[in-house]
Amino acid sequence: MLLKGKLSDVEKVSIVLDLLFAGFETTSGLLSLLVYFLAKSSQALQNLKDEHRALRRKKKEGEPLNWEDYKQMEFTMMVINETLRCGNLVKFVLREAIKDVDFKGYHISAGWKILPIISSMHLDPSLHENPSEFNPWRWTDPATSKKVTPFGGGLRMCPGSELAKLEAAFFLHHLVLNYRYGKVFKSYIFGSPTIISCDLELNKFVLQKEGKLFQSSYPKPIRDILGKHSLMIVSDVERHKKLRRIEVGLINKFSSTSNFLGDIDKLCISLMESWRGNQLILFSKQAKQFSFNLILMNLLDMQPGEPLGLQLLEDFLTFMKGFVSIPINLPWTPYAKAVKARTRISSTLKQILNEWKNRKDMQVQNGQQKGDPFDEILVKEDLISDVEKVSILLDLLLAGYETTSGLLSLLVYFLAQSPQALQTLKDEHLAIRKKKKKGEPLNWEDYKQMEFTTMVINETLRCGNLVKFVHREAIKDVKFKGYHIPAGWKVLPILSAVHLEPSLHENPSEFNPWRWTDPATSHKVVPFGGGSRLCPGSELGKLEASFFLHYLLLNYRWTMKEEEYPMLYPYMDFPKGLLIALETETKNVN
Ligand code: HEM
Repeated sequence: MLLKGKLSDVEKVSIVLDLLFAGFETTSGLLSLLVYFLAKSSQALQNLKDEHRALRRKKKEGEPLNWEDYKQMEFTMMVINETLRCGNLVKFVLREAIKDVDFKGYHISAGWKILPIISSMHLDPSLHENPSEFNPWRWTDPATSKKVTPFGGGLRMCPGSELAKLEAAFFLHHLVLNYRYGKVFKSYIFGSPTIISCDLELNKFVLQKEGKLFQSSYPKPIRDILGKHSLMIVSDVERHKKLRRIEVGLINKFSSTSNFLGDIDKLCISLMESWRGNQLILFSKQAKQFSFNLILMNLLDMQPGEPLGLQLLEDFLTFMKGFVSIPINLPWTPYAKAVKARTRISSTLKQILNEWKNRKDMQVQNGQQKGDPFDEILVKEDLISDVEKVSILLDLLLAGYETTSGLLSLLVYFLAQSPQALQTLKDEHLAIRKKKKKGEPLNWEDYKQMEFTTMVINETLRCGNLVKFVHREAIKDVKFKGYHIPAGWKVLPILSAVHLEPSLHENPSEFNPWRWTDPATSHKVVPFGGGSRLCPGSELGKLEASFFLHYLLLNYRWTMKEEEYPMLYPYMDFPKGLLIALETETKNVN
């Protein structure tokens, strides 16, 4: 065609260059974007696979694709169109007005440049529902195609649009039939071959088969710092069972003492009091202090401010810093300081244990035995060594501290951005307070009435993902859902990926406590892990957060003073400390 045409040689070369230039970046970009979006959208990937498998079934072995096949790729077309809408390969085009133009009240003078921004139209919320969500199904509505112009329009509309789509469709056909990728994949991290699982069923399977097919397998630096007696580290089934029975018993015991709820209540009130007159607070630090004090009171039977408690806090903070540092054991490194701090914490906890023991001996001598919750550890002293007892206390301190404080920060963060959830929550707590006498502390009955509060906490755990993943190892060759996991391989069930999976949760990045009215939601969310290692502190953490919310809502309104996002270091935290402005709530009932 080029040879026969009446074009100059320069024009012919320019045409070839045009096609090369226009076709190269755009087609390769489109393929990359397809791989990128499909890797994150398992439902779309599955539909695509089904379409291409069905096509392939109708063909002979090795038979190439033809036009007929291409015309049947309806869902593929939707995926490609949605990729073009979300990916915005061409963000804008350049034009110039050749005459004065008046349109919709705008005046554009002749000679002025105009940049029609195609991408802003594609992501305009008034044109597309949840525009940043990759949702190929929106293309079942014929109106969508009228609001999307990835190939430009008019006389200059891209002449290669059909070709690019066809190439992408053929590429996808072979990609999805030949390769698996997406929710479960192999990798090499923490120095070991590892299976990363973002698949709900596989994650649940791994957690449920603890001790039979999988075992806990935390990286060496974490093992070293937690100590070999830590519940999270112990992999021997019988030892884990024994230690866990004692830890769960201890949590249950202190949760059932008469002053347990009263102590939490008092601590919440004193926190609210300490904020009087303050307009700005760095909430993340306050939450950590509060969560540590809760542990001191509940677990160690100490009052906040006691010298031993302050010493423990200082060592504990050093310990936590080293816990997330590079594991180099030289005297000045945070890691080495953490190892030393752990030794000091152990000896403080040992001292506390001895004090309890002496107190108990005295009580026995005086015939006034009280059935202390700590008997759980002391009485069973023949079952476990002193080192194990200290490790149990350290486990609870460590597991309860970052998680509870993180949960409180996340609650403050999400609620500051969700006025409707905040109002519903406030109504629930005002109703509870109205039924009580002035200053009357909260009790179990009140807690049981906090239905919307529980939904808010659950949604915060789903969106906030305090624990992103857990560490496991296959102890046997495992086959599950077509995946093969060789014995000895590490497995990381990624809890957070499941929580933010669009095929499981509608608009997963939206904070929506009402999704918990559907009982199915709780089966698709595992913030506390599962199986025989299911978090034994889950109920305690939720109760503490509920009490805290009660007093916060009745006493204050708050706004965030800086743009902030929760980040992982690897604990969840707010880089700027979650600065909030407080205003005293005037609608308080009593
Ligand atoms: C409030 C938010 C909390 C979250 C999101 C959370 C999350 C988790 C998760 C995901 C695990 C499983 C780890 C694994 O499978 O390897 C776990 C284990 C554990 N948690 Fe929690 N936790 C929370 C609060 C607490 C509290 C308040 C305590 C204690 C006072 C606690 C004590 C423990 C202990 C001792 C384990 C180890 C269990 C075992 O290995 O058998 N947690 N937690």
